[in-house]
Amino acid sequence: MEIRFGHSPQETKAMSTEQLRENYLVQDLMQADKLTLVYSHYDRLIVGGVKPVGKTVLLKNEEELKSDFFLQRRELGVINVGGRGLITVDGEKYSLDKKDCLYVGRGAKKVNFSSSAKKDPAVFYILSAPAHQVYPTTKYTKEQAAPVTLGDITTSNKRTIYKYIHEEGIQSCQLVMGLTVLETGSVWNSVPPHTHTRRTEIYFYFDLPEEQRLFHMMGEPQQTRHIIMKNNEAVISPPWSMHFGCGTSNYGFIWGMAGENKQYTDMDPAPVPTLL
Ligand SMILES: O=C[C@H](O)[C@@H](O)CC(=O)C(=O)O
Ligand SMILES: [Zn+2]
Repeated sequence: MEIRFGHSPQETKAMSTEQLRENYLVQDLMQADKLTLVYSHYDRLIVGGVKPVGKTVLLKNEEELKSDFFLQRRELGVINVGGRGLITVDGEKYSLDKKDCLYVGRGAKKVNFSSSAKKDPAVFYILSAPAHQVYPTTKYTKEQAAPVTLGDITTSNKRTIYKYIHEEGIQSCQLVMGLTVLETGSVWNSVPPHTHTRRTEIYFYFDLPEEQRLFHMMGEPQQTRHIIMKNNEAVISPPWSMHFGCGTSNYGFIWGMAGENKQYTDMDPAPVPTLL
């Protein structure tokens, strides 16, 4: 498993394009029949992905965890952004259509991922955080995620937000997870921008056409940087960083967090006119 340590705002300020990408961008997440995991020391979030095509892929233990099995001291959230997939948790089977979410509680010993059809494989995005208590393994469809529409076409940010794992949804220790889909013609996400030093956040962009790119904004509000991203890539947003972006077309993205609280609304706004 790749390990990434944290960086301060001061260090980040001096980073080149290459250094920003090395430290914050997570590429090649969705490989065929191979689970990819990156351990970030920001809130000890593990971000990962797998596209099962011909095989069933096991969530195997990682030696860096020094545990008996992957979820011995952790919880896990999974959202499918591909064709219908199957997740088995200690013998219990869960079928996940596109945009369905499964929370797996601490203590689950055997978790594996497969696709219903080889020609339309599942694309599973995974996020895991340390956990101190067992909450039940729970599935939500996108309809159960209480979708809300926000933004406006006149500011190119009309979008629907689906919340799955949060204070009023699926219960967890510290993991919060959901996704946002932008309407045709809307390209800006998460405006007005914000920070929340109480939580780390990771964004994963999906349904971005091959020839299009996403300009992900990061940094402190008066020290902004950007990272140019492709479809199915993730980006780590340290607690001190803003996270918003603009695409050359519309797209969707999964947001996930861990830290002090699970309050979706706990954000410190960084109003657009104050940005530098
Ligand atoms: O802390 C919350 C997150 O940054 C996102 O949920 C924001 C988002 O999905 C949006 O405004 O579209
Ligand atoms: Zn946020």
